Amino acid sequence: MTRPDPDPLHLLASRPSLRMDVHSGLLFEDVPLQILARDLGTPCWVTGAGTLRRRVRNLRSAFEAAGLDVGFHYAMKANDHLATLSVLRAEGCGADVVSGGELHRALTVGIRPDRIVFSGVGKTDAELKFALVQGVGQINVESAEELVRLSALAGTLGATARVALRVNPDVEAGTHDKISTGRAGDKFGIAWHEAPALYRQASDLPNVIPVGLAVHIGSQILSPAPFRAAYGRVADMVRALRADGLHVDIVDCGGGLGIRYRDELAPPPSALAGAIQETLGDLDVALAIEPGRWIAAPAGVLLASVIDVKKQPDDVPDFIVLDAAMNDLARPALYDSWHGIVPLSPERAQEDLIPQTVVGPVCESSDIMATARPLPPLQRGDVVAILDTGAYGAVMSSTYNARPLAAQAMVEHGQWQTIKARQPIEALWAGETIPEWLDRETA
Ligand SMILES: Cc1ncc(COP(=O)(O)O)c(C=O)c1O
Ligand SMILES: N[C@@H](CCCC[NH3+])C(=O)O
Repeated sequence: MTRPDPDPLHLLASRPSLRMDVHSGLLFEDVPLQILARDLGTPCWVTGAGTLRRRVRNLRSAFEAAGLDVGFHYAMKANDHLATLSVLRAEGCGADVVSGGELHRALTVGIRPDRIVFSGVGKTDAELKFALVQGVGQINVESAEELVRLSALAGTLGATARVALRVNPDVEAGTHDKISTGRAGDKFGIAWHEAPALYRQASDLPNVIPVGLAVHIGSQILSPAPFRAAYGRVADMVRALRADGLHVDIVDCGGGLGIRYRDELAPPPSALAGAIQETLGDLDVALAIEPGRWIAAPAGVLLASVIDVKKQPDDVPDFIVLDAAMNDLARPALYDSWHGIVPLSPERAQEDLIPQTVVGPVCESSDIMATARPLPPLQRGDVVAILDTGAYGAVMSSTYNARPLAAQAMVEHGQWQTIKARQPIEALWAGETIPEWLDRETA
């Protein structure tokens, strides 16, 4: 049986940063989104700084209530805009980075190197050297080969790398196949049975100090059970390593906590804190988490205008063609993910709902934002907000179909500012060169 779609206005009830005002329409942190659509144009991403702050504080309170002192390394792959990072740095977050580029961004906003963890299944020599020179606090090694390479690179620089082994606990996260990372066949992490010997090898190698274990089993996880299973296995490994005389001082618990996009029963942060407390709480290790989506997703909306309403026969939903597409928000096309869609106009929001299929203009059949979605009858020129797009939204945009990257704004307490101008069209071919011999041919 298919699940009924929640009413667009009903979605607002559980999203305190969004409110429908009878005069100004949809407000995000008290900024009328219609003003942003008018002044910046669409498509346009909007990030709520207050929402980012509130969510970090909620997460922190849950861990404090569980009696846990946990370091927060924000997984900046979710949303790496400098403004987002600045807010989160001010809230006391370090960063989990997956590339030299992300490391550069984190340093640019002043996140201290010792508060940065470098994870990732393929770190180049150049990226590792950059991390070592910058004094990154922890490098999560994902293979025996990487460990040996890192030891040698650190040697050439006269540096010492603090290393955690990212282990693959072979746990089913119960999430979408394409965002599961902790099953034995996944490319991530060190195979479970190889990890103890590798930890021993790390303690014998020069220029690296093994400080602990890291685990991350996937994203948008909607039950505490997989977390408990993974952390329980990691706790067993910590005990076994210590029994072998090895030092394990840190457990990095990764990210993955899911959110409610539609009607999911997402576990509250207290459930994650509880899973960590139960499994790792008595180990006397420094604990850290790497939340991305949970912090950033509800702190963002994507504004899009209706270009056309493509009428269909009576029993078929009309196509609502937006000016935002899969090149802007890739999640629906990639993972069939569901995002709330709310019209900005207060009048439109009051109308009766009829099923409509919301699509983008990109030349791909998968460019569908919502299928047969109950929405007020949308008309050309209407603007909608696509909800919960603050994580894995703008960061995953491309310029496919020669569509410039959308503008971005940040809101807080009724004020707003542009944080990224719409990409100028010429920027799409900046850096491209036509070979000279082609020029001669056309002369
Ligand atoms: C190593 C690591 N840590 C943290 C995260 C953040 O995950 P999420 O956004 O689901 O919290 C990811 C992404 O899945 C990751 O690969
Ligand atoms: N990009 C995915 C999440 C991947 C997390 C990184 N391993 C999403 O949009 O849900």
